[in-house]
Amino acid sequence: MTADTSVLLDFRDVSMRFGDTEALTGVDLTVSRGEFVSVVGPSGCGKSTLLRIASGLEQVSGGTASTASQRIGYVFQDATLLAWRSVRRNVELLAELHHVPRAERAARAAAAIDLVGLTGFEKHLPRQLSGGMRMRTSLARSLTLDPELFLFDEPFGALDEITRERLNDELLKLFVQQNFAGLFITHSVAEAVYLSTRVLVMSGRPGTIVAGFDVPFDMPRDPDIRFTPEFAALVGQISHALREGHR
Ligand SMILES: Nc1ncnc2c1ncn2[C@@H]1O[C@H](COP(=O)(O)OP(=O)(O)OP(=O)(O)O)[C@@H](O)[C@H]1O
Repeated sequence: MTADTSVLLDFRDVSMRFGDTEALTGVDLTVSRGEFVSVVGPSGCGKSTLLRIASGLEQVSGGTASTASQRIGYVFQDATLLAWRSVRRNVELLAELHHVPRAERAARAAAAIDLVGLTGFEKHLPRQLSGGMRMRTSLARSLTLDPELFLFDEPFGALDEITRERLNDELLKLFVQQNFAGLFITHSVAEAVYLSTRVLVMSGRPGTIVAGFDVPFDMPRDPDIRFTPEFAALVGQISHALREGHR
């Protein structure tokens, strides 16, 4: 059997304008199942706009942006949990909004909570959780819809280094298990390289993709890959492209 590598996200010559602000121009981008694509770029270059277009929250000003699936997961930098709901009821929220019957919802939530390693914390409220646990809850909530396309807007940016590395490993494990198409925004080139099958570099505003790098390391990824000269060399090349595009 050959692996399913269907294109789930397809941007062609996408541009985006907000009044006088040209946010994006000439963006061509495809993400297929089994690909994890990260986008790095200077602040304000339109990365979040790119993700909002992919999720359908924003309409393009020019070009076309199409998604081949309605099953889209979206994780923001903020975990966006409801303070008065337990972990379990927060995780069930999206399925609830999609009118998934109660028993099915509970089963999906339990499976997602298990996948992100929060079993035992189902009854906790968000304020009783660490930042990393809140982000896991947010991930689990998206997982209940079994997304084919998973969008991440700098989800680990506010976490400490150790928690961030641990969540990177957990996300990689999920990616290998669930075989979704991932689009990940980050300010960290090392995080982009570690997580991705491909890294794209955006220029300053109006943002456009100025370089792309295939990441040659095997999945599942060995955490020690981060300490190899090959890893450091690729991070160096991408950082260089980022500086060039920034001028
Ligand atoms: N709804 C909006 N209305 C007006 N301008 C907007 C809107 N959304 C984004 N912009 C502008 O578009 C540009 C790109 O914004 P965006 O948030 O996509 O950048 P970003 O690369 O994600 O930034 P950062 O890395 O700082 O989070 C910015 O100049 C921003 O002010």
